[in-house]
Amino acid sequence: MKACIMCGGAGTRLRPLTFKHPKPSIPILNKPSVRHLIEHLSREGFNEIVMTLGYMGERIEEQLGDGHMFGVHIDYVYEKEKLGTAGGVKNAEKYLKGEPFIVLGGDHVLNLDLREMYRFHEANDAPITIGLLSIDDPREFGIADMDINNRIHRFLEKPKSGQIFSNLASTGIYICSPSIFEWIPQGKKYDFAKDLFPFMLAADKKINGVLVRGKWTDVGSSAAYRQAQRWMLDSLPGTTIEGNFTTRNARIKGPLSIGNNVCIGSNSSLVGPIVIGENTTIGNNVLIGPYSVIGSNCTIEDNAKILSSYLFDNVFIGKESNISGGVVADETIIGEHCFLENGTVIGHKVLIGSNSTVHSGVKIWPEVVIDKDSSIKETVINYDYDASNDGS
Ligand SMILES: CC(=O)N[C@H]1[C@@H](OP(=O)(O)OP(=O)(O)OC[C@H]2O[C@@H](n3ccc(=O)[nH]c3=O)[C@H](O)[C@@H]2O)O[C@H](CO)[C@@H](O)[C@@H]1O
Repeated sequence: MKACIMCGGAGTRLRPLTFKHPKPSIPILNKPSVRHLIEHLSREGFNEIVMTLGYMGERIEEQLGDGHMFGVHIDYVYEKEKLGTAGGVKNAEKYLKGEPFIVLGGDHVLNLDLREMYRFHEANDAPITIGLLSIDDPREFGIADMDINNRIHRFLEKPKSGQIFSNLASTGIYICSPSIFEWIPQGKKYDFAKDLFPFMLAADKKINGVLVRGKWTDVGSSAAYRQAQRWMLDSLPGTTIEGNFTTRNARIKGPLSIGNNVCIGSNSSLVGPIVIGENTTIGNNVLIGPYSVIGSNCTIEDNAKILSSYLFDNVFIGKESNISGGVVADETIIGEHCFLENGTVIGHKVLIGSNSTVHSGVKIWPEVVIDKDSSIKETVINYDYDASNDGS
């Protein structure tokens, strides 16, 4: 079966993390998030995949290659300019002929039964089937009004507070028959939710919806990113402690997945679920709490605490520092006695001087240097990085 993964967006809502990684490459359990999606598609039998690429697309192609290591074949199509969701899929039309295909976002993290959705589409006669999920606050999504026979009669993209007529939100996962290509203009910006669905509903063409069960999120914001990591950590098997590491007398409780050549100092305590990449060094008396992911080649010095936090590769955490509910991107250095409060997001190559506090929810742009003894209460932007808002 065929799949089209849309990866053209710039991921602005996930800044500063998306300055270094395109959204589908942001690590989840130390792997580019789109790898988890491709592994799931492969398990579900979608093994002919085309990816539509834009912002930092080469990076994604480099990481995934032709797909053989996941048991799939991947083709890539580049968008020279932003074509929108449907326009991007139209651009990949030559790979999607002859049979229905599934469309997903490159930032989707899920464990849904996609085959069930595909079978539903095959058994019914609508040219498109939208995967719907019941969501408490659907303002960030497209919402649909569906009848008992699964036909959608109304669809509204990102409704405002007074406009919410349904809490059935579009997951942005569609099963499409190739006949939809007739209605999508070539080489023009065109969206499923903003253009194609309104056109189809006005022309009385059938759109079906299907309720999906299981876990799904698009990694559109740092809160969704943290949620996605938690789900994936919850799926680590039982009490497994795997990998090749050395320690003197650390207390370790799984589930824990650990890379090769990790060194854990004495009297440290690790409570899973935790994932640690290779060549990472953890000092003495360090506490690493549940729902933490530490990348490769990181150094965590003595008496530091890492609680429900995500460190990318090559991160340095100084002595006695405390990272609680934070995300720290690659090659960042956090000095001694620092405190990163809940919800902080630190870009790559940042330097935070000792004895500093970064308050809750603050984001720090890449390559910023924070003086020692600072108390940072507001987002710090580095204007050398493109701050234009050119997509999500
Ligand atoms: C307009 C649209 O379809 N909206 C849907 C989209 O909103 P949402 O706001 O999430 O849509 P995004 O702008 O994130 O785009 C969705 C996906 O399309 C890709 N992309 C986007 C623009 C582009 O020119 N090229 C490209 O490839 C993005 O990389 C992303 O993977 O997903 C939500 C579920 O998450 C749905 O509820 C919304 O109905």
